[in-house]
Amino acid sequence: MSEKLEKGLEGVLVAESELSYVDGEAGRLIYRGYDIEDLTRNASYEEVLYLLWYGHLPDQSELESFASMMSEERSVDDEILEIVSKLAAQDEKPMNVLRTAVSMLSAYDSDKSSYDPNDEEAILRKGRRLAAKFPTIIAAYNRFREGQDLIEPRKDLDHAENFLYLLNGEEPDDVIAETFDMALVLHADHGFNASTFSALATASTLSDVHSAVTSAVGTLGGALHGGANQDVMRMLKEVDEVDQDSVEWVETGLKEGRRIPGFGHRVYRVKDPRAKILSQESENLSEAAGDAKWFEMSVAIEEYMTEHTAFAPNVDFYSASMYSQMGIPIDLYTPIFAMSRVGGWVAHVSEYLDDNRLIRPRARYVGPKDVEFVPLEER
Ligand SMILES: CC(=O)SCCNC(=O)CCNC(=O)[C@H](O)C(C)(C)COP(=O)(O)OP(=O)(O)OC[C@H]1O[C@@H](n2cnc3c(N)ncnc32)[C@H](O)[C@@H]1OP(=O)(O)O
Ligand SMILES: O=C([O-])CC(=O)C(=O)O
Repeated sequence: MSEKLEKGLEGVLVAESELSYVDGEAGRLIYRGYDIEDLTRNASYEEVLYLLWYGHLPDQSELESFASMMSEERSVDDEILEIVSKLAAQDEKPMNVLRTAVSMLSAYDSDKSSYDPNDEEAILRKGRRLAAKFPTIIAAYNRFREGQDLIEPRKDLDHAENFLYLLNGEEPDDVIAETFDMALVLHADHGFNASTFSALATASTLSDVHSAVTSAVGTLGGALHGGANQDVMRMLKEVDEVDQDSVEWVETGLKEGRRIPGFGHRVYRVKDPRAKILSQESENLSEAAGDAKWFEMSVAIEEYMTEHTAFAPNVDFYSASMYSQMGIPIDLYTPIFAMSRVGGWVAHVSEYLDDNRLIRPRARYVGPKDVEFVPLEER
């Protein structure tokens, strides 16, 4: 047994995967051989889900049947929505509400009576239902807390359009819907990131898909992972509110030892390829709205960080100003990340179980070994 300690499992290879390749030196991301730039510009989120789950891009009829099955699964049982409403009334954070609702979905899943970790089709059926219902849960939470009536999901809208419709109560503008769909494509998978790894650790015990996805939602929410997109927007707002120059704010933050959200990455040594695309989309939306305040502040921060530190923007940096231009509430940014990444979680669970081995690393024990036991009455 090796005694070499790899804190945070940095660089440790634990499995083989055909799903996504993150080239940290070149700043490149590939899903099953396709460059993220090509997929973002040319494929819908539904096509990318199909690619990740079934191994190839769908033809027209495969896509139609897959998209139609997804849209049929959008409704969420009233008993779950009732809990979502109660949690919204308690001001529970949206990621926690999502985690609770995902866990509850297992009780209402039509495959619930049997769980066979080797039944790949059943895993993907459950995954499809989960992915279809994430937008309904997130939008319902927001409508409840805003005191608005719930809206039924629409089967004639695609995944991105349907979410924006459920959130805002009206059909989205085409440019916003297309940009949102691109964001879903960009966030769908990213190797063995922390939330995917926690889904796999759960699945590797032969626990079920809902448990794996519930673990993953809980993991994604943290500030060092998907939670950073909301921290980026909060940082921009804070700088604006105190009327400070964004570069000075960041300079002070770094001097005080703070981490700047949206910068740095365990794998990328250069700018995250997704940040490049998102920055372009954020700029386009800002120009169209005639309000580039958040985008310009973001660019100034990136320029400073690039010149003065080793940290480049990651996926969470420009998604913040982009979602803000779409009018999305800040604390929904991370649930939206989850709404996309559920595709990757399910794909990895399905792939990993094909050749499962329990995930169980070791800790180097540094405590004492020969302490003499003292009976309770003598302590
Ligand atoms: C979707 C995603 O998950 S993308 C990542 C989203 N998270 C963020 O944007 C939060 C900010 N970034 C970070 O905290 C980190 O860059 C991480 C966690 C993403 C990756 O970090 P790692 O590669 O594991 O590096 P680690 O956490 O060990 O940090 C190494 C050093 O760099 C510093 N550092 C890392 N990121 C940043 C940052 N954004 N701002 C300032 N300092 C940073 C750390 O403080 C640490 O300094 P120290 O050695 O003086 O203590
Ligand atoms: O890969 C990671 O460590 C984090 C990340 O960028 C992602 O999950 O998209």
